[in-house]
Amino acid sequence: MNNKEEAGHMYNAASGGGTAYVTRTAAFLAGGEWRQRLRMGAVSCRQGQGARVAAPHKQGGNIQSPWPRGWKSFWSGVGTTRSGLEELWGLRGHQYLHQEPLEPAPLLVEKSLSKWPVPQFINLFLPEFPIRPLSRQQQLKILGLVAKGSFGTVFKVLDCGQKAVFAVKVMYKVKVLQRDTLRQCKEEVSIQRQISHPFVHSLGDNWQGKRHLFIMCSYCSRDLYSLWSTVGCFAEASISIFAAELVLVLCYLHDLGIIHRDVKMENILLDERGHLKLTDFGLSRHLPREARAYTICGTLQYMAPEVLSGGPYNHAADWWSLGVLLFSLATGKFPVSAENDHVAMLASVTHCDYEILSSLNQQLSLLLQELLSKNPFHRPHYLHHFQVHPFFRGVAFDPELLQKQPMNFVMEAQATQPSSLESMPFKDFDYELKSFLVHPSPA
Ligand SMILES: Nc1ncnc2c1ncn2[C@@H]1O[C@H](COP(=O)(O)OP(=O)(O)OP(=O)(O)O)[C@@H](O)[C@H]1O
Repeated sequence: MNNKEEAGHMYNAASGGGTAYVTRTAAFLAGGEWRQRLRMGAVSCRQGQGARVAAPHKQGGNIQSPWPRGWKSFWSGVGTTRSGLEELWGLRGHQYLHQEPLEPAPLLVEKSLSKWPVPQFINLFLPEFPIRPLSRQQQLKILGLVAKGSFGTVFKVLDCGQKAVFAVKVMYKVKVLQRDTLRQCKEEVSIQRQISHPFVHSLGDNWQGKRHLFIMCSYCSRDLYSLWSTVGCFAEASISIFAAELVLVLCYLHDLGIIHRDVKMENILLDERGHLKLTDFGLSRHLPREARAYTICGTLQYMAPEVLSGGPYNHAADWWSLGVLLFSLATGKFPVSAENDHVAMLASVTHCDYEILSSLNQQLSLLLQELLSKNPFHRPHYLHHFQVHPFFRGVAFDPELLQKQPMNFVMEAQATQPSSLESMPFKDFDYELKSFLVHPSPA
């Protein structure tokens, strides 16, 4: 996996080939307009991501939101290096910089944070990331690395107390602040706390240690991308079930005033019965129906033209992403091949007349054309549009009924192909986590 940061952009070569991508519209807006949008609160809350990826000189100190000023002044006092933090915390030496080779199933432990008054470096992450007693963390044993995303590293852990397996996303506090993504991290957990839906992967727990933020969910051994990589094209009957499940989730989120902004196969986990769970709210934000966003973010191949061009855009962008996803499930390939950045991607999307295979059934072709309409107003966006769509004839838009539909091919693929997540070797363990793991002395 390969992280690259360049002026104005950041892309992370994710396991699935999808690239989580964030930048700001600053490059596209005159400074005055940009400042005005900030003042009006019209710029998406992904300001943090933008600052993380946009070259400071490009923005010329124009962004005057109170938050960056606040933490930056704090930061300048502390220094941005790890040693600065260690000094701040008195975290010197061996205790947290343990460099011994890792053994299987270490404990996921970071020293407890119970001193009073609460230092700013803890306070900043409250209340969304509460402090947990050390005993809570000591119950977690790391079983392996699941994935290294652009915002954090996901581990498979065993909760010895609950005797259950979970996935924990670990984010380095220093990086969160350096990249100006605190606000988005908080938004991620507050959105995940707010939502409860059969096709959304719900948040189990989240907390902070001295150096890291932790987001824990139940563990799913397979995601849609790995299934697609194994199976290739999906049968239309299966596509209609997955599509209906995703339509229900997206309508639910949009009705709550939430835009996901990173709908892609890698962010769709599959439960033990083969039904989906949308995950990764790391780019999501609250956006009322009538509001517009401007931040260029998402995963390039799934980003709608209006997102790639810097907005304004709204929830219709999620429907475009669904179109890309369904197109890929149906044909085994993406409608437009990946480009290196959003400018090249926009050019490709604008000029490309993707060909919908004539072998696809007409109703599915129609749905794909509608979802992949370059004009966001022409995309279907209410549940009613899908319920009456000929492609969904006979499909009940009811979570309970959908969950009863057998997804045999998923189960069969799961049985015959070892999951890529399960087979990930332990030696690929994240180097950053090594530095803060405390290895228990044998009892
Ligand atoms: N609960 C889970 N069970 C199994 N795998 C998971 C779980 N949560 C996340 N993953 C895997 O880890 C990957 C990265 O997680 P996540 O998307 O939350 O991190 P991220 O840093 O936001 O990544 P991205 O670069 O996609 O934005 C997911 O695409 C998924 O494959």
